[in-house]
Amino acid sequence: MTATSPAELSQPPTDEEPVILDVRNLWKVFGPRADRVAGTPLAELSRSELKERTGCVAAVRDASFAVRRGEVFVVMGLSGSGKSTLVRCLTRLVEPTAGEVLLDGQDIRLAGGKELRELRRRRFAMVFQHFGLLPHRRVLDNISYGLEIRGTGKDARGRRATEMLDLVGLTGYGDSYPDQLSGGMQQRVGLARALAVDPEVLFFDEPFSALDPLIRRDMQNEVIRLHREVGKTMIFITHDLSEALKLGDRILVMRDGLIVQTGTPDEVVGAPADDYVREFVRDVSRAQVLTLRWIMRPPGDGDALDGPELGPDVVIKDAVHTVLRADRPVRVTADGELLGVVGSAEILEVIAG
Ligand SMILES: Nc1ncnc2c1ncn2[C@@H]1O[C@H](COP(=O)(O)OP(=O)(O)OP(=O)(O)O)[C@@H](O)[C@H]1O
Repeated sequence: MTATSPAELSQPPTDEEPVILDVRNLWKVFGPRADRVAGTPLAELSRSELKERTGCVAAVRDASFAVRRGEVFVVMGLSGSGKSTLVRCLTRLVEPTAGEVLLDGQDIRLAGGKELRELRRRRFAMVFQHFGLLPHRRVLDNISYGLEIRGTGKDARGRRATEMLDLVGLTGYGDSYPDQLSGGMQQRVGLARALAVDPEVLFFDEPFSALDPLIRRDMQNEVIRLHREVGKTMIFITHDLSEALKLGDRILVMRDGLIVQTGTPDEVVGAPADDYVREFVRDVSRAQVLTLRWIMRPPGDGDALDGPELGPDVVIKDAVHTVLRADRPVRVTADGELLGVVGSAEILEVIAG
């Protein structure tokens, strides 16, 4: 296998990538007679007023978005913003109150019990914060559990489980019991178990929040590596902005049940949709996230146009050296076309915040 640079790892799927999950006008209202709230003026009330008047909580309000095949799609927001409810509606672990969830064009809200079980067994897999491992089963048997439920033969599931064990870096631990492993290792088992069934979509519900920061960072890198190797669609819930920026091809930001922004990490940081998102991203190092596209300017009359050349998607921090060393502006080009220039002033402005 050839080594891949971090810049290559973070290439998002292109706009041409087919949509795998298309969510349209999705509502989830908890409480009595929830359907009289969804899509009506009552849903405009503040949470406390709605609760007082109807006894209901509008956890997800009119959410529409599409997830492309192969992307890491992060759902982010503060506690109580509706992240878990939204994502659980996608697998119907929570029953939506209204709206559509189209998986490859088929509305999973119309699936009957048997169809839904098949979907969850074959096309979806989940990784949870508290691992959800079976304590009396060895690691290999935990990994192969989903295959066993599916009726896969013993030899085949043993082979697949061993393959997954190796993939997540736990070679040699197959006969251990979960409580003999550290938290990070148990979460690797959770990942291996989810991957074993070869799902189309992997759901992660705050999988690393119980881990200490160093292990958490390792696990984030592990997800990036696995995503590169297996190329699955991943839907990842987190309340941690740095995790969202690191993992997400795109990020959906929620507040009070509403989607306030959906965009790439540089869009969320470079063009926050409102004050809530602006506050979220306030302390992010812009040089680490934004690309030259965000700071280039049209060339002026006095600009020499024979400086070094860089692409618009180069992250600013990776361009600092080139720009500051050049005695003329860096030309930002794509397919031979000059899009703009970046000089020391633009770079220093970002670095100085
Ligand atoms: N089963 C339920 N019954 C009633 N209200 C619920 C239920 N589940 C969630 N809620 C409410 O819906 C809102 C959204 O909750 P949700 O758990 O989806 O938020 P979240 O962003 O995932 O938060 P956290 O990060 O704390 O898990 C909250 O006000 C919560 O109290």
